Amino acid sequence: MARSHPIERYRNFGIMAHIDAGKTTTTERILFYTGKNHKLGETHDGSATMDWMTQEQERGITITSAATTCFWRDNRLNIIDTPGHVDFTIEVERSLRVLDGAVCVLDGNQGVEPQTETVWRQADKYDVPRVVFVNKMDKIGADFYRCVQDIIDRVAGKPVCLQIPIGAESDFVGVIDLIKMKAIVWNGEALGASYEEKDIPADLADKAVEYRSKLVEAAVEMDDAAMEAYLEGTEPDADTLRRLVRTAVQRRAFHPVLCGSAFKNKGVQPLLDAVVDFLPSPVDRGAVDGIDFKTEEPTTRNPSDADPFSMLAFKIMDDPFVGTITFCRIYSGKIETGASVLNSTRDKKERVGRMLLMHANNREDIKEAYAGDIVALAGLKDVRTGDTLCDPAQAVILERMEFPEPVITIAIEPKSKADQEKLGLALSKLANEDPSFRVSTDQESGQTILKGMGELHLDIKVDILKRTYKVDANIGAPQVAYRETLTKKAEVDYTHKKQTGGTGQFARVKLVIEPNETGKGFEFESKIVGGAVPKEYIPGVEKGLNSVIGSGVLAGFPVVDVKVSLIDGAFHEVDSSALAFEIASRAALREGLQKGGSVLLEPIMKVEVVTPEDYTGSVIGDLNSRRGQIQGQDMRGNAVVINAMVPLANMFGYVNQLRSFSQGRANYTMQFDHYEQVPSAVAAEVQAKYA
Ligand SMILES: Nc1nc2c(ncn2[C@@H]2O[C@H](COP(=O)(O)OP(=O)(O)OP(=O)(O)O)[C@@H](O)[C@H]2O)c(=O)[nH]1
Repeated sequence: MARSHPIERYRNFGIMAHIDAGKTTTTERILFYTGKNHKLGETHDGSATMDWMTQEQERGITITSAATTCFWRDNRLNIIDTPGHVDFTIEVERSLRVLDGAVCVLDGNQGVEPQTETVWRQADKYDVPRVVFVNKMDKIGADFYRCVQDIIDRVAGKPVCLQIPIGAESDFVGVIDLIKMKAIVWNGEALGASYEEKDIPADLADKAVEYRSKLVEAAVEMDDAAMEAYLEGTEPDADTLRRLVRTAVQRRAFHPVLCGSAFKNKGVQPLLDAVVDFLPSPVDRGAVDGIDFKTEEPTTRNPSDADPFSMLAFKIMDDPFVGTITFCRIYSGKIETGASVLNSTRDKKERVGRMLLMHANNREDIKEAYAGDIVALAGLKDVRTGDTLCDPAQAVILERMEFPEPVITIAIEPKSKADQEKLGLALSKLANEDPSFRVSTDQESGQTILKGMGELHLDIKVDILKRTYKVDANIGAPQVAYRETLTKKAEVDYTHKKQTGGTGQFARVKLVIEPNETGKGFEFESKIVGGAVPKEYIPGVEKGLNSVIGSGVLAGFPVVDVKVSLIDGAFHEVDSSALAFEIASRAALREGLQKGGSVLLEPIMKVEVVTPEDYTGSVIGDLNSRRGQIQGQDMRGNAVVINAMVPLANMFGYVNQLRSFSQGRANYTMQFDHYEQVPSAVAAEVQAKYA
């Protein structure tokens, strides 16, 4: 079987918005209008679709799929859900990575809100081509032109209007299409209302001409021939104009602006036209970079069925019908059910069992899929977010996986046995979805410890545990994942002896303990020759050492980058045992760590603050007071970007403080950079707190 649409007719896009701007409503309307225009092999008339929408609305759930496939003007659209939380988790980056373009929804009344700034700047950072939809034009106080000006003032965007509104608030009836120079007026506000093309109302004629010329002048910049013709007095025709706007979007030269009211069913069809006309196809976005699995050399995959098969897993979800499903974007080649593929990230074979295409109100089992497709796979064995699946014969890794160290921990204690069980299941799912999130058990207290990349990261996980998995639990305060290490070499000769009455215990070990290369962790070597410590006792030695490595001598934090050599020892024919050697080694290493000048290490975060210029001084002053070191300062658009290295211990509660002194307009991201020795004054405090 062949593909249903050429890849040039694919649009993989996301809808980005701040909370409450109308992302959900806009998505629902898009699915309604696209569903209405396309029969998916089964017939459902308008009313059936409407029923489905009412039901969904009553239940209060809407679009739950990570990617939904729909069709418009014989184009295949995949709407990729972009996470509501704009934070620094891996999932956000992955979902931005798999989309080729975005619709940025603004609230026509609120304009560019602080949260929109965040969303916008993130799209800038990932170079996402986008169009803007000014929603809620029916709302009291809606002001299209102020929103357009906001894009310039607040995020230094380059808005170019493709439409202007006809009427505002309750009188909002439609838009003027500045490419066609026609009025588009909807017949009422019911779901599915049709629209008519009319002449531009007389009172808006001048305004339409004014904005049309702004559009044309911006567009002809994209093409020398068009510019020349324009200078000679020939305006581009509608098709040329669309082509020029398309180029502008792909080059991020400007941001086309449309408007409407998703809620009142106005403006949705032209928005869909804009997605098709202006957002890039996979071909426009070009080849993806990867690493050849065998040679480890950089390579690429073209968005073509002819290239070797490759796809990236970007979201893992629980599905009530088929269990765990993995959403993947196919970058190159094609795949059939039953095929064997390689998970090149983990070097594991997988079989493609069931493949699904998620539509708005049904799911379709499919047998094959092609470059550009977004598919949901059921029944994979061990695939995690960010893994590459590919043709085993021509294997590629699409993304180098480098996970930042989890630098923050919290203890979680389920309230009942039932909660304990729910927690176990939920945690294994969350860890699969997000490889930067880890779970462990504290050896001493038996508590479950969650580890993540930052406070917000763990906050979100706890929220999911409580809301989605209904786990009732006590949550500890977040703690910094300190470490301990050694500063100099030490030698210890330790004898463990208990030989009074009954079976005795005897073991003597001589250890050399020295700093290891940074990042090498803990290494143990037995240099015993001639049986001073018999072989069968060596595992006992290792066990003893490991228990100390897990919980150091200063404040009980893991010990890193230490090398221990067993150079000599002694045993007793009757009284020695693995246990005796374990006890001796534990005591010996503890002594050695003291002698070797153990120090505390703390995670240092690379912090990027993006702020309007007015707050630069406050941001820098505050970072300094947090033991931060400012690395540099730059402009991005009209915002100032400040880079700093700050100890994680001093970043707690930062988000609130930053919001409060910037009226919510500054935001930040941070990620782990390295571990550094804690200054001695601070170390004393930490020890007092934890030891
Ligand atoms: N007046 C008006 N209200 C709208 C419009 N679109 C959405 N709303 C309302 O605005 C509120 C938020 O809309 P949603 O679609 O849930 O917004 P969202 O961006 O998905 O919100 P979150 O899911 O919280 O991020 C709802 O009460 C909608 O009914 C619109 O075009 N006009």
